[in-house]
Amino acid sequence: MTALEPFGARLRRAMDTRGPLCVGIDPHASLLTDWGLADDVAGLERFSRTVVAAVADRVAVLKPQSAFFERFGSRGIAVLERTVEEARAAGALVVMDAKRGDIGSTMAGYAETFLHPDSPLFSDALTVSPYLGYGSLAPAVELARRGGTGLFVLALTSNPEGGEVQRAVRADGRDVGATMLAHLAAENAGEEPLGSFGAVVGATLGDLSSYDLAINGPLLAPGVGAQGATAADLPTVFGSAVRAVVPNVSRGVLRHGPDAGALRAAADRFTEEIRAVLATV
Ligand SMILES: O=C(O)c1cc(=O)[nH]c(=O)n1[C@@H]1O[C@H](COP(=O)(O)O)[C@@H](O)[C@H]1O
Repeated sequence: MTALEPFGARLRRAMDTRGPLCVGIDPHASLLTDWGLADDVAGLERFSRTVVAAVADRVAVLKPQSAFFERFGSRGIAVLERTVEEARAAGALVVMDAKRGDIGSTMAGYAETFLHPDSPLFSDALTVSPYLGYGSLAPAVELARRGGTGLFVLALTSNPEGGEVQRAVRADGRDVGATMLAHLAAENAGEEPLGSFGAVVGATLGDLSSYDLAINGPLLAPGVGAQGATAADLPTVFGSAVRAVVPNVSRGVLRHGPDAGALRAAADRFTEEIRAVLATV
């Protein structure tokens, strides 16, 4: 298997040159309608291609939301395959948002699907759920290390319901989210300039100073835009870890389509806002 340069190094470089924004490709049925497209496979393909053509040459990361492609069955998956390929060819890193997680032996299958270079869905990184136990992710960690890809592990999610699991306090006094962060810090120990094993930490969560976010890996931060967080919130939420943050905006950019220029301008505005905030910390 040919290994790429480690994902963390590729991501750090992309963040430094393009800015850290991740644009989510979330083809909600309502957005297809707003764009004047049919809620079918042709609409899905037009939507995804438009987003890729508009922003893949300027943002660090594109994050297709697999759910909205899976909705159309095998033909939707075929569109997802082309979307990933075109986004990577245009120079963006692709984080596949499929939030997979299963017992270890099945997890190996998911890892092969998204992180093996011979797979048609090969992506630079994958979102994964550790709620069958962090150790169940081992096959994905191992394949990512071998191939130079990465993972984003759900630690403290942006949705209000996440707390009932992630803030549950364990017998050792640490909560579950903090435990996931500690696993990731161990995974990334000694990696330079940045490890490849990131955490998902919502930008909507307010002050997180009680958590040790210094995992030496990227922090994917959904919640900016439609879920109410702004670029200005990032230093409050992430403190000194803010330089490792990859803020995700999906609907906040996508609602400006279908005009490619308007999509591009929206992404550029978020990038500028984030850069301006980073310049003050
Ligand atoms: O893993 C994610 O990307 C994710 C984690 C999380 O905690 N919250 C969250 O919103 N997301 C995803 O990020 C995207 C947010 O979309 P917008 O709210 O439209 O910007 C969706 O694709 C969500 O599934």
